[in-house]
Order: sequence, then C-alpha cells, then structure tokens
Amino acid sequence: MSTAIQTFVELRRQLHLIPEPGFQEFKTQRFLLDRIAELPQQRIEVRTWRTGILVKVKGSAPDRVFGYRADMDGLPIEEDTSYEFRSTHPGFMHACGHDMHMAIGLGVLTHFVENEMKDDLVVIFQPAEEGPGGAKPMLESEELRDWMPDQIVALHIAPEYEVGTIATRPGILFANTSELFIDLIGKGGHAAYPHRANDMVVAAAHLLVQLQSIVSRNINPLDSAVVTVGKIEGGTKQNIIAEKARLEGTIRTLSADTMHIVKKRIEALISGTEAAFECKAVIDYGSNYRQVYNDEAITREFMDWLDESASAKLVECPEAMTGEDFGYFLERIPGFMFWLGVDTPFGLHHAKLEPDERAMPVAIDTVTRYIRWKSDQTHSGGESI
Ligand SMILES: CC(=O)N[C@@H](CCC[C@H](N)C(=O)O)C(=O)O
Repeated sequence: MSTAIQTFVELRRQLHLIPEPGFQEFKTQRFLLDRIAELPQQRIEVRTWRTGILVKVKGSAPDRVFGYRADMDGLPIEEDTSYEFRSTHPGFMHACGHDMHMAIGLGVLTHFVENEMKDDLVVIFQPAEEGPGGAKPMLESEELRDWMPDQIVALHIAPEYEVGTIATRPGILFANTSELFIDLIGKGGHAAYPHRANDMVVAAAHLLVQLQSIVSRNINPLDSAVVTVGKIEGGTKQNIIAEKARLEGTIRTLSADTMHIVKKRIEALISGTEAAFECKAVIDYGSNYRQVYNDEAITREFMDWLDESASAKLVECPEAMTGEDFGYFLERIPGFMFWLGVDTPFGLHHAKLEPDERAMPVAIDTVTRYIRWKSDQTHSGGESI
C-alpha cells in the first residue's frame, strides 16, 4: 500500500474509534475539520451545517460543480470485532461503513486539492443517515444552496462483493423506507389477576405475528416489500401485567404505491389489535427516505467508462431493500450511488463487520478518475449528459 493510501486507512481507523449517533457527530466533525485544515488552503473553502461539513475545491476554469457525499453517523451496536482500534464509545459502532465513506471522502478531497481540475468540487460530509436523516434538511440549507453540485456521486460499502468490485445499476438501487413506531397502551395489573388487566405484552406478540402476514399475503409476490420489527419492549417486571408495549421497525418498498398499501394494512391490523385487546394504539412513521434512483444515462455512462477504464470490476446488480437518504440528493441532482466491494462475512449493521480496507484505494482511484474524466469531457467540448 502506498504511503498516501496508508494515511487514509489510518484516518478511517481513527474515525472508527469515535462513532456517534445522528446529529451528535461532534467529535467526528472536529476530527474532519482538523484534517481539512492541514490541507493547502489556497483553493478550498469550508462551511459547516449542524454537525455536517461542506468543502469546496475551486477549479481553474469552472463550468460545473461535481459533488461527492459521505455519511457520518454510527449505530447503537456494541462492537464485537477483532480490531485493535475498536470503538471507544460504549454501545456505538461504525457498523455501516460510514468511517470508510468519510476517509474515502478525505482521499477524494486531498486528490483534487493537490491535482487541480477545471471544474469545482464540493465534498459533502452529511450527518444522520441512519436516522432521522440529514440529507433532506441539508439540501434545504443556506450553506448548500449556492454550492449545489450539478452532478453527484456517493458509494456504500458492500460486504458481499470482492475487493476490486463496484456494483450499481441505472434506475432504482435502494428502496423507499419508512420508520415504524407503535405504542400499545392497555391496563396494567397483578400477574395473578389477568382478567382485571389488558396485557400489552400479549397484544404486542399478536400484532408482531400479524405484521408478518402483510408481505406474504397483501403484496403481489412479483413486487417487493419488507416489514421488519427490530426492537420490542414492554413491561417492567415478571409478575406485573404490562400496561405498555412498544414495537420499533422499518418498512421498505420499491414503489410509493406499495408503501401506501403496507401502511394501510399496518393501520388495519392495529385497529384490530385495539378492538381485540381493548387497548389504545399510537402509530408514528418517524422519518421516510426517498428511494435511491440512479440517473439512467449518467449511470450507464459511468458503467461503460468503468468497463473501459478497468479501474474496478463492474457488476450490474439488482435493487436492494436497504435505504439511504442520498435518495433526496438524487431527486434534485443528477448522479448515482454504487456499492463498493469490501468482502467480509458479516453484513451491514453487524457487530463483527470488518470491511477490507484494500477497497479504499479502489474507491478513491475510481471516484477521482471518473470525476476528472467527466470534467475533461465537458471542457473538451464533448457531449455532456
Ligand atoms: C445503508 C443503510 O443501512 N441504511 C439504513 C437507513 C435507515 C433508514 C431509516 N432509519 C429506517 O430504519 O427506516 C438502512 O437501514 O437501510
């Protein structure tokens, strides 16, 4: 590994030490700002937005602004890797690769600071991707308004692909998402007198099983949807009938219509639970993310370029039911997202996730070469998508 790449690997390890939840990425922001301050400052301008950062690198004869976006937040997971550089924040871990996304962002930024291109570049470090979502408010912010890229790219690590692989597709890449929070409120009581109470642990158990029937019985088998309840809590002690229970989950669909169907069915099942268990239910859909829809022409052009440039092995992949608030960027700015192969047996959001760092030079090289090629193409009078 070259010294320059070793530096970004080391920066990724330092970011891995300090995972923070959405909109609380204070140490992460400080760390990134300090690294950005070490770069030659002549052609860069830095802005902060909440816990996020925007860095503009001025080009020599700008016609357009290219964007690279990296997400910043960690997850509430107790890390269980074999790393020496495990999280120093108990109960939090970079288990979705955002440490790598940010270090790659620093690599892309450094490249364009050291090697001028004609167009401008904005590197966007965005908070709260895992929730409640930083992309939408960031896009509406004054800080980004006059730095809005004309074309944007982002990547996400992919445990299932080998190092050296980049996977993407024109059109929909990631699903529409909606969070799901259901509070059940009944009547608590003594464990020995169930007839005088309305037990919300039992109500939650019934509802949880019924929710599983939505995908299997209400969605066209040729369509795709996910209803996952990732957290359930209820009750206070083993001999007290629970007055309250809470289910927390997420819904994923490949279309807005299917999202509507799933939500209607959840509401119907919840009404049934209220009637059956004589309780009250409150539903909250939390934050919703728009699907990640890759610009078809630009993505196809990138895939052709990648095939020819042999910067990485290209895979045209199927859609995934993951969500990403980068979908909001792609709603406003033409561009695409791709999967970066990091070849590890444990999946995203797993306590043992150890992405292969040899993927980092592949990403920095591909992103910088592609952006430069695209910029040169426009300036040489070539066709501009
Ligand atoms: C890439 C990835 O894993 N993204 C998250 C996005 C979470 C969206 C939202 N908070 C939800 O849970 O619905 C994912 O879980 O796919």
